[in-house]
Amino acid sequence: MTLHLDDLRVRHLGECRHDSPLADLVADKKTSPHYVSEGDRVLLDDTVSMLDRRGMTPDQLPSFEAAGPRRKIYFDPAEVTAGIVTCGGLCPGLNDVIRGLVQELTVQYDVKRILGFRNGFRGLTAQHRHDTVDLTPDVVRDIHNSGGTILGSSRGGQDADEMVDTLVLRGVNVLFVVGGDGGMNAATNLAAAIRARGLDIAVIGVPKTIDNDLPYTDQSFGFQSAFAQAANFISSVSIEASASPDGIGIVKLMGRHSGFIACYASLARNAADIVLIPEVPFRLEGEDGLLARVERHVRDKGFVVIVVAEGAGQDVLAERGLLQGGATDASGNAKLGDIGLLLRETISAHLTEAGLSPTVRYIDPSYAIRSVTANAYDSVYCLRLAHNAVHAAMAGRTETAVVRWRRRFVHVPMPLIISHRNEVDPDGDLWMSVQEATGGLVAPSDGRKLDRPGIPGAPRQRGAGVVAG
Ligand SMILES: Nc1ncnc2c1ncn2[C@@H]1O[C@H](COP(=O)(O)OP(=O)(O)OP(=O)(O)O)[C@@H](O)[C@H]1O
Ligand SMILES: O=P(O)(O)OC[C@H]1O[C@](O)(CO)[C@@H](O)[C@@H]1O
Ligand SMILES: [Mg+2]
Repeated sequence: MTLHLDDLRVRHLGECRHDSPLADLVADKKTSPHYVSEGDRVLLDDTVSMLDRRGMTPDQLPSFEAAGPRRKIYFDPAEVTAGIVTCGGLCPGLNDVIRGLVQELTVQYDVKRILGFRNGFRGLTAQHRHDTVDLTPDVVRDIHNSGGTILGSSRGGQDADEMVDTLVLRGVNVLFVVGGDGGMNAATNLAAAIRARGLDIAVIGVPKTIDNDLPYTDQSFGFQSAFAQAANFISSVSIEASASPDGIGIVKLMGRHSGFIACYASLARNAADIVLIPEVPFRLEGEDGLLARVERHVRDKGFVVIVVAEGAGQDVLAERGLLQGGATDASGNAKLGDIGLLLRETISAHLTEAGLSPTVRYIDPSYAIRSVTANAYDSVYCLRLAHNAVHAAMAGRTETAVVRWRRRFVHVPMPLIISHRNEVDPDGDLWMSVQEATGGLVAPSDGRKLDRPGIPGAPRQRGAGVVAG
């Protein structure tokens, strides 16, 4: 999809006429390598060739509105009641975002009323709309010291008009939605229903998901904390597998359709021999299949470490009739087949048949990687996202997600953030790093062209070159 400048403009509720309490802070700030001034924009593209291909003048180039405090704001803080809702799967940093929103609204903008809706959008239905949490700096003071979200979360569908009724009945005119692709879809529907009713309510999204499956953001918050936790399990399995003859270490990690956690966690420990992700198909059988490569690894190295994203190999499961075709969770997300179980069973059987004595060590940390607190990096990231979400709302932006793009905080139109899923590009540099780290791209010494490997991690055979991984 070719993006034009207008596709990247966010909606404004109206003219900003109120003096911002932060006006003095930004009065004479100019754009620099460390600041983007109000009214300036951040380019979508960041290479000469990409800019060149557009053949446009600078002011025509697709770019995002800069986030940050404004000199003038749309809402009178004395008339603002803010609402916060967290939805979908847990993610490290949710409480950091809530805490940052409450602090910034209260301390910098002197907003007096902030409602926390409980258990995701379920909390905005008629049945639950009055069961809210009054959020103050005291209430949120220490919440970032525990994982999860003090508001609770949920999955499942809710009616946009019923939820807008809740906002009207509770007097909420600024709503912060902290959610993934589903949450951003819901926020888009909410903003549309608000617009259709001509209501003056801002909806600001803070994109969230450990899967990092949202586009137009450098990385989603909590992703770093989640893959750091996942890396610990890879270390454990690597130690276990290397201590056993014919050791088979397998770690299955979260990542429904995007394999970022598996890639980054594998690179973080650099201990994986084979990494399987949803974006790169593989075969089990055959000379070039996974089973043959595992056998070669075990024969060459004595053990093998396999990192598999839970969404990998769903086609292999389907071929074996092991998928609950069409099954979904309450939000409509596909229910996955257990690729970890299939790997354990087929690898054990194959190696036994090949005369080896496999010792399988299998870890599925599952929820343990997303229920942790944010690490220092994500804590800062969450706080700054929260600050910028408040600036955006007070400036009357709506149907807008606040993200970091090319290390700048910017406003992304909600329809863009849900336009497609962010996935690992099999031709991209991240997957190339995984192939390099698992010995999948050792250049063949005889000058043969490397096939594009489906499975990195072919045993390294120095000198003789290697069949692409
Ligand atoms: N397609 C959709 N349209 C409107 N609302 C949706 C849609 N999908 C999900 N929602 C709403 O968003 C909420 C969260 O969605 P979901 O459970 O898919 O998690 P998510 O926000 O994608 O987060 P994560 O991907 O991190 O689990 C749902 O409870 C539902 O209220
Ligand atoms: O929280 P649930 O419903 O078990 O869903 C788990 C899914 O949520 C995520 O953590 C985020 O979408 C995925 O990585 C995982 O597949
Ligand atoms: Mg999602």
